[in-house]
Amino acid sequence: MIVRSLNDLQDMGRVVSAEGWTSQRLLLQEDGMGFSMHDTIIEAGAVLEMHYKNHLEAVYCVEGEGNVFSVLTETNFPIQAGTIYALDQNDKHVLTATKTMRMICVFNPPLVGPESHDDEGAYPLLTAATPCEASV
Ligand SMILES: CC(=O)NCC[C@H](N)C(=O)O
Repeated sequence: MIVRSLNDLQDMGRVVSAEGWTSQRLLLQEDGMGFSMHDTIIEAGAVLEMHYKNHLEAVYCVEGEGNVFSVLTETNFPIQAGTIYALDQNDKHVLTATKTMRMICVFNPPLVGPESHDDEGAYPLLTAATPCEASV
């Protein structure tokens, strides 16, 4: 069984930030669950253009308010505590936080750890180096 809390993550190198967001990565690939799970803060006023081409992501809002815009269908969806959105088509989207949002994010395949957005708003598909690969 794995038991950990947000307080453990900084020392583990599992807190990743960029402009407008901080991702606290509770579960990663090395934990062996088949998904990663993050407690992510989106700052009020943030407008994030994202396109997770290599991952499926589900995002459950537990605090705050904002909206998510589907670029493909040109549709806006209001997001508040209790709302989930699932990017089941690797949907290109824009997330806007009108009040600071706290989101529980789940990625399949799981993130390895340091991933941050590239210039297309995607995360690279990383694989953790095995001890054998790491020593080559
Ligand atoms: C909601 C969202 O996708 N925010 C960007 C950060 C990302 N989800 C993460 O936690 O790595």
